[in-house]
Amino acid sequence: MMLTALGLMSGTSLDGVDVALIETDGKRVQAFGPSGYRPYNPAERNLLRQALSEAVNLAQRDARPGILGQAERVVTRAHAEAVAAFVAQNRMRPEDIDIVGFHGQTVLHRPERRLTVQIGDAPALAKAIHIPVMYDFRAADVEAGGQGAPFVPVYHRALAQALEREGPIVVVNIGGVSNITYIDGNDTLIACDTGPGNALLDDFMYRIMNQAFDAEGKFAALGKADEDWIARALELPFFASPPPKSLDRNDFAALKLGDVLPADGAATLTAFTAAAIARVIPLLPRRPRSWIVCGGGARNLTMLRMLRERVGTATVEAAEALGWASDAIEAQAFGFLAARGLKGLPLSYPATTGVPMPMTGGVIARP
Ligand SMILES: Nc1ncnc2c1ncn2[C@@H]1O[C@H](COP(=O)(O)OP(=O)(O)OP(=O)(O)O)[C@@H](O)[C@H]1O
Ligand SMILES: CC(=O)N[C@H]1[C@@H]2OC[C@@H](O2)[C@@H](O)[C@@H]1O[C@H](C)C(=O)O
Repeated sequence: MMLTALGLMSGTSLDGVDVALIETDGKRVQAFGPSGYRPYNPAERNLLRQALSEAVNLAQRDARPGILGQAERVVTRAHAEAVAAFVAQNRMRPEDIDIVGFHGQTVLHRPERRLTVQIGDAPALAKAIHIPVMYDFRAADVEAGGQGAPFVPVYHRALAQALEREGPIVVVNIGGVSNITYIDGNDTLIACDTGPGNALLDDFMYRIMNQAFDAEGKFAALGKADEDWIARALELPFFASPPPKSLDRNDFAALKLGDVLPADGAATLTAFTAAAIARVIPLLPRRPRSWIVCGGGARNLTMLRMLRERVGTATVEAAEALGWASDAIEAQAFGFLAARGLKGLPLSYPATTGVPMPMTGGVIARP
């Protein structure tokens, strides 16, 4: 049975709420619907940055001490506003939507402690938008000993299968954190986080240039990457460990560039993201033939060039070139995951998060 699913994603870049509608039975996508975006304003973004700093001390998934309670209310309200605007702009009614997939905002990810925390009050959201909401997608996975991320691979596979392209294909999400999905035919699906996405570069641009990000990678294109710095950074144990593996947004925040020219710093951080993605190649069964890049980083032309320089003869394409809605893919994925959760289908697998067996998940809040 086909469902009209509305996915909501607020990711580690802390830029805003992505909204995307899909028609799906949880196995294939019958139709892509419209998408939307509700940016966080500077005050909201600063609050979320503080929330990530305070969350490092959390021990329980549902604890909201200090400003985490306020941050959760802001995240919930922003998602309710995003849905209300989307429904109005697309002349829909709440009853037109069967299920909302609500990721929430990750403030802490410590799978080794079987803890991952996404703030967002799903019962309050369901009441505000008058639509059933599925949430807490990652909890069951980490409680079972999985990495709890990445969760989009099952959606990347659905998209890639429709391409009818010879594998191995890698779909790369370059968000705040980067993650890959390796797809080779119908039976091989491997995934992991690879390293920083845009987070280090965004934080650098904000601190040094008072800009939210390096638009199209123009600033980094003026600089020269410090390959020795990148080689040293890639010696961190994470990069040699095989999939499955996952990261928190600020796991590499301790890496310091030192005294560099701003453009060289931007070039180095952009190249570090590209090099960390390419570092996964020897950890995969076969060398990928094509890389499809999605997430906000796919708009960074310097990032795409630097990735091309590091993946040999494989092709590197922005997802838009395939007609995919790059910015909306993660939101679409959580609509897809909500449909799968409703049907008890697996959301994660041993080869994507390291869970002992394929696992479903998600909790429903009704209006
Ligand atoms: N025009 C652009 N040029 C370069 N980079 C861009 C552009 N637009 C967005 N970005 C980058 O993309 C980021 C947002 O990407 P995205 O929304 O995929 O991240 P996210 O979903 O929050 O992260 P994650 O996937 O880790 O949860 C921005 O923070 C910025 O770094
Ligand atoms: C814990 C968490 O929110 N992880 C995010 C983060 O952002 C990108 C990467 O790390 C990915 O593993 C994951 O999000 C995407 C949506 C995922 O689960 O596939």
